[in-house]
Amino acid sequence: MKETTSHSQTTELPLMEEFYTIQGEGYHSGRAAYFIRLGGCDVGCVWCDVKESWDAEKHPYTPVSEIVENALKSKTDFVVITGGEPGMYDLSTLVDELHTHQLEVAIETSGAYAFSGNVDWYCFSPKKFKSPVEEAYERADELKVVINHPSDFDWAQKHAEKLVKSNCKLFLQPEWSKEERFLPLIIEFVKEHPQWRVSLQTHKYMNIP
Ligand SMILES: C[S@@+](CC[C@H](N)C(=O)[O-])C[C@H]1O[C@@H](n2cnc3c(N)ncnc32)[C@H](O)[C@@H]1O
Ligand SMILES: Nc1nc2[nH]cc(C(=O)O)c2c(=O)[nH]1
Ligand code: SF4
Ligand SMILES: [Mg+2]
Repeated sequence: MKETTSHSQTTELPLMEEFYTIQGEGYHSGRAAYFIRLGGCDVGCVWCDVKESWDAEKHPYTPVSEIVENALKSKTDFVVITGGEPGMYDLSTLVDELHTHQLEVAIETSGAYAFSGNVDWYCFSPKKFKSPVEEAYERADELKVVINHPSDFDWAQKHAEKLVKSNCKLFLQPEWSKEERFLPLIIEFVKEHPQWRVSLQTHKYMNIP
């Protein structure tokens, strides 16, 4: 299912957009980050905030060398690869080239695919719409569960039980359009279960990408 294995290996990836901003979510929230957003996702979250990314064909296959060159123009040493679902692609060339330039590399993924790429930070955001692979529980440095329904708290805990790294950080993030309803529940939950933390999509408050 790794689309690039038949598409000139990993020398080109469907690039939707790249932008220099502040990581808005999770453990690295507040940190300057260069975002690389790859097109293509078949997970189908009904509340996905970047549905324009889903069709990979709508996004130009771009040489990895060009993506890396652009990342180097920003002042940060922190790159976030997101999508779409970046786990659909073999990311080893991209990640290796970013590492060659001493950049730290994080990925945002649903964990629905096993992928190649030696990332420094694996943010795992599991979805009901397509089950994660076992590897996701092994690689996760951060578990970030979107809360869209009251039953999602139990669901989040079930995923946390399967994590392999004992120091994996745990986050609950309200679904953006339901924040008013779920943020108070998340706050109460975190006060009861302090191993969890609140994650907000702070870039949306800051009106930045
Ligand atoms: C757009 S996804 C792309 C990366 C990958 N496909 C994934 O889902 O992790 C980036 C992050 O945004 C979160 N997200 C997407 N839509 C959201 C929404 N409406 N409210 C809150 N978080 C959302 C996802 O759960 C994920 O953590
Ligand atoms: N600022 C900012 N932070 C983010 N963290 C995760 C994002 C994503 O869409 O993967 C994201 C995003 O789109 N913008
Ligand atoms: S997995 Fe990520 S990109 Fe794909 S639909 Fe879900 S939130 Fe959107
Ligand atoms: Mg986003």
